[in-house]
Amino acid sequence: MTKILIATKNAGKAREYRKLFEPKGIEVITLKDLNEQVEIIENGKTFSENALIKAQTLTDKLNIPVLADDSGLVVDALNGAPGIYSARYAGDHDDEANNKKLLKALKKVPDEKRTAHFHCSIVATAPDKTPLEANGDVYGLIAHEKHGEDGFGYDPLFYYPEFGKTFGEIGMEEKNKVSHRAKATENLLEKFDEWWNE
Ligand SMILES: O=c1nc[nH]c2c1ncn2[C@H]1C[C@H](O)[C@@H](COP(=O)(O)OP(=O)(O)OP(=O)(O)O)O1
Ligand SMILES: [Mg+2]
Repeated sequence: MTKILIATKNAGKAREYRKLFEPKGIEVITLKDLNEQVEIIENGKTFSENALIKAQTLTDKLNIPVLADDSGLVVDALNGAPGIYSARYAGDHDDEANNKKLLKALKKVPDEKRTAHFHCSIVATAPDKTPLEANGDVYGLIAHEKHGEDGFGYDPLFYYPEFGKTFGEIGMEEKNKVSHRAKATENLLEKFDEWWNE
């Protein structure tokens, strides 16, 4: 069975990748499954730069193929914030505080101007290979309060018009049909075999 190391400490992402790769016969392991701690400094200026930094750092250190994702929420009324700073918008990886801060920032913004999208950049790296990149987006609106307990991060605030619900209310199966991460993964897998065998 093929194994992929996903360079993430985020349990929500890890869960989604397991579900996305499982049907393809690919086993997902994450940083938590490693004995070693590798320090990664995410100082890129774009999602794809950060994904590349995460993946390449681990490939260089461990000499194995790695897949990393950098993702976040891009809110139009906030000129793209929180963007690449999504994880540390209000505090270090504090979803609750991040959601509160977002609601506050959008307090006076009317429905039609609450447009936003999630973006996901995935980069795969392997020893002596040119990195492979794929991207995905999903478009929606920021709700006025949290709805639902499913998912992670900003999911309870991300209203997806096609479903008439937030990502916090739809469960992983449904989310994995439409999410930025699912789209980026699909796009990556279309190119993956050729890259892997080149
Ligand atoms: O599907 C999603 N549903 C809700 N929120 C999401 C999603 N996808 C990304 N997000 C938010 C969460 C976090 O605030 C930030 C990711 O930041 P990002 O640096 O990529 O991940 P992270 O620091 O949590 O883990 P790691 O860098 O170890 O992969 O965007
Ligand atoms: Mg991060």
